[in-house]
Amino acid sequence: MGDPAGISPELTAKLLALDEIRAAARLLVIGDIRVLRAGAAAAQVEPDVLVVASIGDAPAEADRPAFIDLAHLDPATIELGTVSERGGRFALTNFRTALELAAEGAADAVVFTPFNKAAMRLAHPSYDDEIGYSVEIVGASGPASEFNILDDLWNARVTSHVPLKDVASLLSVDAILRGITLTDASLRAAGIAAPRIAVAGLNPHAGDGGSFGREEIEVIGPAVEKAKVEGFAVDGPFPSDTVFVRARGGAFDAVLTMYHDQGQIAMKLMGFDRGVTLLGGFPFPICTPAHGTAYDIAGRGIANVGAARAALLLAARMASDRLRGKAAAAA
Ligand SMILES: NC(=O)C1=CN([C@@H]2O[C@H](COP(=O)(O)OP(=O)(O)OC[C@H]3O[C@@H](n4cnc5c(N)ncnc54)[C@H](O)[C@@H]3O)[C@@H](O)[C@H]2O)C=CC1
Ligand SMILES: NCC(=O)COP(=O)(O)O
Repeated sequence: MGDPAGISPELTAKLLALDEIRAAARLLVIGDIRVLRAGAAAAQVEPDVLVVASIGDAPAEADRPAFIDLAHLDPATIELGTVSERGGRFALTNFRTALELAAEGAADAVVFTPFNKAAMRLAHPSYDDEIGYSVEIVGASGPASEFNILDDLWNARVTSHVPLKDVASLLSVDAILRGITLTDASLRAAGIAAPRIAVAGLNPHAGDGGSFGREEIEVIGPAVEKAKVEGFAVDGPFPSDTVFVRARGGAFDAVLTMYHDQGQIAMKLMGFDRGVTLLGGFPFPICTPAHGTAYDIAGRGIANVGAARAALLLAARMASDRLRGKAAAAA
């Protein structure tokens, strides 16, 4: 369960009430049962869960989701729509527990309903984002990054949660090559056999031959050429205001953008109610809806569950594929 002051409690309750979600995986939900009940009341659903105190008490085969009740937050102490250290601590504890369960093999994937980064930072001052925290808890053998996924189209980024004024200085041939490599590997892990990747420019019209900036000529273009030599099916840099039009038409499986909103605006306009964020580069999938905590509508029961549904289904599919792959390799 994510941030208790936003729409996470009602989204968790709505998800657990969906037959399709209960059938997709053996669900272990981590939170406080009182917070789930408050979310269920707001959403006007009645999720049927088996409440247990720890994973050891969850039966291996169960006809309903197990709810691991950490009993660590009374929802009456939370003001909806307000950032708090208490709310951040609740979400952080749930997330850390889920990551640790997955790291020790007791879970195959992690899904979280939205976190509020300001609340997370109050609870854990070194918290920048979910990627940094997951690396802190689980470690990662190579680069880790966020992907936004809408149906069959992926968006990866070279820079993510950084100030816009820093983006140009953070771009390098190596950073872009790392982004291409991780995008290719993550798409393959998700079952796309031969990923086609488009790389966006940074500047208007991809610099227009150097008229509006030289990053395309000096950094992005050379990185794309190097990636081609290494065997990746990659092209660009393309003007970022039209690359998603081509990608939406099926020309590419993924677009690598230079910064967060360059991709997110396009992806969210195309399908706000289905967008998923995947944290790639970890030994197991970590998924969340692409939208956030929506403090402005918290507790009203009107939050759309579509993106949370898509996040859980993607995590379940990726975990199943991975388990099947492991079984096949062992046979
Ligand atoms: N999955 C996650 O953990 C994510 C967390 N965040 C965090 O969420 C916080 C708030 O971020 P914002 O930029 O304000 O974006 P936001 O997505 O929370 O809200 C933007 C607008 O979209 C609406 N909205 C969002 N989700 C909705 C849903 N399911 N149904 C109907 N309307 C919905 C909101 O009401 C608001 O008007 C920040 O701390 C951010 O870091 C942002 C994106 C993803
Ligand atoms: N909590 C995940 C998250 O913030 C992802 O949001 P975004 O950076 O993909 O917008």
